[in-house]
Amino acid sequence: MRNLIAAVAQMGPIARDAPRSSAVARMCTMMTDAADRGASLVVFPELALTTFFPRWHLEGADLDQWFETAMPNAATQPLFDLSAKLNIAFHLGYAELTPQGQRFNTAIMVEAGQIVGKYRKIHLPGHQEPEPWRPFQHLEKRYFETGDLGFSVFDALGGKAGMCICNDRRWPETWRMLGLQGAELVALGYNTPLHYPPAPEHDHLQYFHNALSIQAGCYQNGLWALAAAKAGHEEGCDLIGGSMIVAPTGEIVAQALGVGDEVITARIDLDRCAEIRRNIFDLAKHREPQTYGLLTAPKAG
Ligand SMILES: CSCC[C@@H](NC(N)=O)C(=O)O
Repeated sequence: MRNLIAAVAQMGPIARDAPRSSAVARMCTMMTDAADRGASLVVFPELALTTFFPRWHLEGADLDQWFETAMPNAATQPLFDLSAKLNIAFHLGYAELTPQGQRFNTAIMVEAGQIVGKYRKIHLPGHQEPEPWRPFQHLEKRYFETGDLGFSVFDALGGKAGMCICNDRRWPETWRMLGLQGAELVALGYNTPLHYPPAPEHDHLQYFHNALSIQAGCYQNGLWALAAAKAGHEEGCDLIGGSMIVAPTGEIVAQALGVGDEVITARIDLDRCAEIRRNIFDLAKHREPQTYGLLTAPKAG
């Protein structure tokens, strides 16, 4: 299946009081749409089951309610069942609370009803302590631990797949770690506010920086990206859309037009990765790692 149709399912806003069942029902509708269009994979956003809760300062049970303690669970089983019935793989982001009490911002890839890949977000944005001056919080650094699964690459859909989550896409190291392991397809979801309170002068660049980061990651490593936004006006916060499918050349081959629920599809030929990887970005041939020591030096401070 190295030449397949892939889908990205952008989601519009999820209200704070919306039960998981309503988000899952929306995802099932989009999964069916994707399958009807012949897709073998559909990618859903980061933290796709609920509203983006790190925008509030929460404690105790008010915080715990946003986390999944098992996957699949009663709320998400319909997604697993439908994906098996329609023979379509899916990528899903959710908040994970482990039996040991660890909390991660997590994504999974599910193929034929089985979880074939799992990733825990490594580049956590935002801040640790509540900052009342902000119009909304971004407390990912408070609520999640740094992912402990590394940037792993696994077999899926007849090729090599990897995942990252939202802020990870801005970091070249993410893409290079995946590229070095031969990833041909990277699935990712994001929740990106239009307004960035610490540097509002960059607000008009949010769509540009999203595309720039994903397109550069694809081109510089010769891989496909499937990027799904949670978009629109969610609980007083505007989130960007712009979900996209990007080719190994860095070209956008499909893009969402609005900020609501929207499925985009494209035919992706995994063999096209070689167009880049056997040429300008033949990593084995052209990298000069002996000069890159600073990249892995411990960070200062
Ligand atoms: C704190 S501003 C950065 C917002 C960040 N969002 C997520 N969810 O990682 C992003 O990189 O899009």
